[in-house]
Formats: sequence, C-alpha cells, structure tokens
Amino acid sequence: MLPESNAAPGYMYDECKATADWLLSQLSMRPLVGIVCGSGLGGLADSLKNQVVFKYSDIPNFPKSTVHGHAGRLVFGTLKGTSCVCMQGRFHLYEGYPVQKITLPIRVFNLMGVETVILTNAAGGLNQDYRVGDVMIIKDHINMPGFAGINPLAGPNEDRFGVRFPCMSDAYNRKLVRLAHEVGAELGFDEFLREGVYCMLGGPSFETIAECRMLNKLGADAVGMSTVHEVIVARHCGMRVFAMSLISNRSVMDYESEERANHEEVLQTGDDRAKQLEVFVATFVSRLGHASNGTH
Ligand SMILES: O=P(O)(O)O[C@@H]1C[C@H](O)[C@@H](CO)O1
Ligand code: HPA
Repeated sequence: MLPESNAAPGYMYDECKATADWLLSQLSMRPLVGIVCGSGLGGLADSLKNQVVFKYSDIPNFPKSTVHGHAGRLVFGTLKGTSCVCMQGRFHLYEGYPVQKITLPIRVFNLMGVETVILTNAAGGLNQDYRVGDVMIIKDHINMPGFAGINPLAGPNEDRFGVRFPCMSDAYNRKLVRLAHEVGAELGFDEFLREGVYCMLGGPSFETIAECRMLNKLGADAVGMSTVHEVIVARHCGMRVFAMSLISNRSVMDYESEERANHEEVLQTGDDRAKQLEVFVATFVSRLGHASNGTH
C-alpha cells in the first residue's frame, strides 16, 4: 500500500461515500440502474418519470461539466418502473480533471446501490461499413491512455471497492449484449444496430488521418474520448456494464476527403437519433430483470 498522500482526489472511499450519503438522504428511492449520457444524448434523462434533479454544482465533491451538450445534472427517476439515476453529462480527461475524478460518479452509483451501468457516447466510425446514425453495441475496448499509465485504478487500491488487478476480458456483459440485440430486433432497429470495439483517446483534438488508419488496423470500429475509464471503475466494483456508441461522424481515412470532424455534427446526430435511443434504453432497462424496484 502506498502512503495516503499518493491517493488522487476524487478517488478514495470516504469521499465517494459522503457524496452517496448526501444524495440518498434527499431521496426516497435507491437507483438500481445508472445511465451515463454521451454528447448530444442527454435527452435520455428527460424520459425518466418522477424526477428528482440535482445540478452537479450543488453535489458535494462532484466535478463541473464544461462541455457543450453535457448539461451537468444528475437525474433520478423511473424508467418503466425501474429506479434509475442518469448523468446528464459526463466528465472527460481533456477537461483537465484527474482520471480518478472523472470516474467518481461511477463509484457513487455503486455506493447508492446501482447494479447495472449503461453508458452511451458519441464516437467516430472507423469501420468503413458504418454510417452516421448507426448505434454500435460495444463488445470490447482499447484503452489507449492506459498504455501510457493513465488508468483510474492507478494509485493505492481501495479494497472496499474491488481487487488490485481486476479482469477486463469480461468488461462488457455478454448477456446484456444479447439482450440489446433482441430488443433492437423487436423495435425494428436492426438496420442501424452494430456491434464492435471502441477505442478511447484523450482528446480534445480529433484524430489525424494516419491515427484513424492505425486505429482501424488495430481492430477498433469506433473512436471516442470517454467511457472506457467509467467501465474500468464500474467493473472494479462489480457492477455489470452495457455500453453503446452513437456513430456521430465517419472518421476521415482518406487524404482526398473534404469531411472534417466537428462537435456540431456530433450533437446534431445525437438529436436525430434521440427518440429511438430513448425507446431503446427504456425497453432495455425494463428487461434487465432486477429483483426489486429500488423503493425503500
Ligand atoms: O461524452 P462523449 O464521449 O459522448 O463525447 C464525445 C467525445 C467528445 O467529448 C465529444 C466530441 O464531439 O463527443
Ligand atoms: N473522434 C473522437 N471522439 C469523437 C468523435 C471522433 O471522431 N466523434 C464523436 N466523438
């Protein structure tokens, strides 16, 4: 165990517990499902019923959202009778927060009783068969910052959350991947539903053409700037994970191309698919089969 002074802010158990207790003291429910909304996908949170809403700026220890398209609100409520908490906006490495701080909400989810985490993001499509507006169920990831030692679990291990060396070969729950395909087929979403590998980079600059070509050769189907650290922390503390990427733009792979990645297109694609994603997530959540409904 390293000295306590090596612990990164936003990382330790007591700080996460204080935040979870503060939230629970103001709620008459405990969430079973935690949802993280990606860029342009915050509308998912608006579909929750019986909402109780907290601004991130009012929550002890919470970082502040700084990115357009990330509202910065924690929304509690129910989706088809299942109690949920929804992050309407997430935190990214490029905002300047330590990697431990951007994942603090995931540990707070765990301490509030969340069992299943659903993560969404907007991503560039590296796979040349993908089209803008496709939704990629994430089956695996490449943690590019992790290759340089940027991992939310670096530092002293907090045994009350999980083990020092957590396995990641089962990071994305395979039963939930199958459930997502079933739900997608029932809703008639097959046409735009894909399954693939998400690669996370630090951002905020979008990728060069050479980087996109390399990532695609390495086996990545989509590239983005989030999600992976949240998944690692969620799996460390034993929550099951489902994640999906909205392909908001095609990664530029060709020097002749006039296409340019930009955040406005990312947000617009989110708007265009918003309603279908809301229906998808609500139906998916209703089929998760939690033992209780989270009321206490
Ligand atoms: O939070 P996500 O991963 O959805 O946000 C993506 C990555 C960047 O933050 C931004 C680029 O447009 O969208
Ligand atoms: N690259 C990285 N992150 C992204 C992209 C992209 O093309 N689109 C949305 N988020």
